Amino acid sequence: MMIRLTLVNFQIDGVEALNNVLVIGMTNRMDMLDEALLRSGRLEVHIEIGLPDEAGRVQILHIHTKMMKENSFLAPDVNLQELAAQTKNYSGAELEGVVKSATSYALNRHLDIEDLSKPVDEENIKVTMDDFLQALREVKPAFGASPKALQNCRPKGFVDCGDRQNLIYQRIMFLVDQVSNETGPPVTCLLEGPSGSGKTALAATIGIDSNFPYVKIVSKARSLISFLFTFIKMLPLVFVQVSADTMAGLQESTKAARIAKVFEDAYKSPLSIVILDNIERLLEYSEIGPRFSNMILQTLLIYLNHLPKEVCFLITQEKSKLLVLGTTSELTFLKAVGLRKAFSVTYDVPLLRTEDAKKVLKQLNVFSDDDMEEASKALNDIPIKQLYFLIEMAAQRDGRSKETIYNRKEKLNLNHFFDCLEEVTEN
Ligand SMILES: Nc1ncnc2c1ncn2[C@@H]1O[C@H](COP(=O)(O)OP(=O)(O)OP(=O)(O)O)[C@@H](O)[C@H]1O
Repeated sequence: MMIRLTLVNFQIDGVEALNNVLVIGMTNRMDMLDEALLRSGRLEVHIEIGLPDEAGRVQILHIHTKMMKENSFLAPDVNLQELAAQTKNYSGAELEGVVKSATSYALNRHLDIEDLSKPVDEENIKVTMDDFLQALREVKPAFGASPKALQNCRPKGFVDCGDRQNLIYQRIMFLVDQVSNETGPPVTCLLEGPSGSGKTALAATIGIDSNFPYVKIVSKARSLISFLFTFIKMLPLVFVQVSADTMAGLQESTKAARIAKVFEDAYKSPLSIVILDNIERLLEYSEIGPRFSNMILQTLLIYLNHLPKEVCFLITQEKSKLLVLGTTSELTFLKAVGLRKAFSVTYDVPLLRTEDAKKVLKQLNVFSDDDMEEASKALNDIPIKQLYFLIEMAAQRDGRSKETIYNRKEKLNLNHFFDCLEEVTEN
């Protein structure tokens, strides 16, 4: 590595200067290059090539469909402008992939599955808009949004948990608007509350309802490890969730580096949301000791408080808008280590009161009306997670699958529900 670098430097610097030679280097990982290679006199001009914007995507689609159009393979209903609008965060290569995939859909229509040797009627092959739409379902952008991942944070959908949670939701949506409409330092918001009160589900819902074109969730617990710390350069809008589950088993320094990378990438994008899920777990907090990772704490403090120089530049250039949503069940700890202050605003995600529980049970429709009244009277200050657990436990007692209950095909037996409640509260 050293020898190669020296050689490159030698070639660029040379014993004698070579005039009229332009050296262009390309890399996906600028962060891994030796600074010596990047200093003035060597590869000194740095240009970041981001993902194409909508106009760029139209041009790229035009290039890749030009031949098809000239040879009358492109159906008249194909609207490249509309396709460009639907392909946010697609790279040029991915757009090419979409065109190829659409072509194969069109070809498949003309193939005789029974007799593959039968010649294809090439003259009549037309790649239609429908083929492109199917291709979009197949070819996903590497930096693309993953609404599915967000949905996995609330697999049974999102239920209205009452006025207090609705108010928090509305206030965070105002922050989303603020981030989208105004430039400035990152907007940071902490969701605190008891475990299972629905903080992550709320953050995920914000992501879905914000209708961000780029949504990325990182969470091993939700089988999304594959999305781990993607590089998010120059995206129109980014949504990243950083959770302790995604980093289970990693070294402290690796975790810190990954958190830093997520922030650096997010800052480079014009609009992004980073979710720091379960901050105390990210910090490896343990009450015994107490212990936590100071390295990860310092990393978070740096990226929430003191922005690196290049980040400040991006913000002043109006190129970076970031919303950070943190979630924690350990506010006292966060206060003690000074992390709470790094967030501009903190909202307390409450437990379900009787009236909230009634609202949730009504939406889930798992009881008959009378039973629902009775059941909700017995519930107060309960985490929504526990309410779901009780419903599923009672369903099991009834000898029914939770699906039949959630699908509203059958109702829960109130007595079994009360038995389960008693057992759970006894513990
Ligand atoms: N409003 C909601 N609608 C539907 N499901 C919800 C809602 N809120 C929470 N849940 C469900 O309850 C469970 C716990 O929610 P969540 O993980 O968001 O809680 P949390 O407060 O982040 O918990 P922890 O602090 O332990 O991580 C999840 O399975 C989630 O799907």
